[in-house]
Amino acid sequence: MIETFQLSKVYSRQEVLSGLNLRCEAGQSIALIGPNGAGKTTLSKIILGQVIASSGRVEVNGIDINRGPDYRRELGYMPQVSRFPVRMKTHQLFKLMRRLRPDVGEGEYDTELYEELEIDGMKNKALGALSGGMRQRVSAALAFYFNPRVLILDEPTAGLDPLANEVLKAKIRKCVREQRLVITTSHILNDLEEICNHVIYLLEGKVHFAGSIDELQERTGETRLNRMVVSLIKNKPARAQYQ
Ligand SMILES: Nc1ncnc2c1ncn2[C@@H]1O[C@H](COP(=O)(O)OP(=O)(O)OP(=O)(O)O)[C@@H](O)[C@H]1O
Repeated sequence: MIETFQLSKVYSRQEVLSGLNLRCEAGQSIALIGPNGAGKTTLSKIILGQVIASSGRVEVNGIDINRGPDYRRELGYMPQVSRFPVRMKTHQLFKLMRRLRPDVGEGEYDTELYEELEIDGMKNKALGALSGGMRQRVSAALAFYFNPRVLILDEPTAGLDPLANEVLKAKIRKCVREQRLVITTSHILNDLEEICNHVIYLLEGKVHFAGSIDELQERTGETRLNRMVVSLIKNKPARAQYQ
């Protein structure tokens, strides 16, 4: 569904991603993890078309993303930090987004998170007046609103209160049961453990491990994701599945 071929990114001589070969399939919920600066957000932004790769390519459903922006309709994105127009009211943002997506009919919106995260209760608030957690909730509801087949979530649970956190995780698990692809970046391994069945561990711009949680469990002999990751860091680089 998403495949990268020798994908590299250089920022002013610093190689941030180095020849990544990855394959992400429908039905996988992938924890994209690694230390600060490992290149996780850069990889997500290249897939989203927000950052241009220095070399290599990305295919979504077998089509090179450089062939046009249409593939982005398949993608829902929740950024690490949402930048909304500060004066716009919450309901106006959803109205604007609906206008920008005339390809999605009125009955096709996924309003589950909109309802469960109680966005209606803040519909008349200016986006600039929302608290950090409220902004995260709006961002989550928007990412799922147009029923995308692929979700790319960057630190989605950071700042959410416990109830909103559970609502979002339940929604992610449901999407995976529906055979969508979910890629989540987070440092909160306890949350990832509840929603993910695969792991991509990036280290210094390279794939240090890519495979299922079961494979990682087998390789490390650990049962908890945080222990598995510690074991990955401490031990010699494991041979990545896709390199
Ligand atoms: N626009 C940019 N210009 C120059 N360097 C950049 C730019 N964006 C990211 N970088 C650098 O690329 C490297 C990878 O950054 P990236 O944000 O992808 O890491 P990350 O794995 O998402 O980190 P974190 O866990 O801290 O969010 C870092 O060294 C960062 O400073």
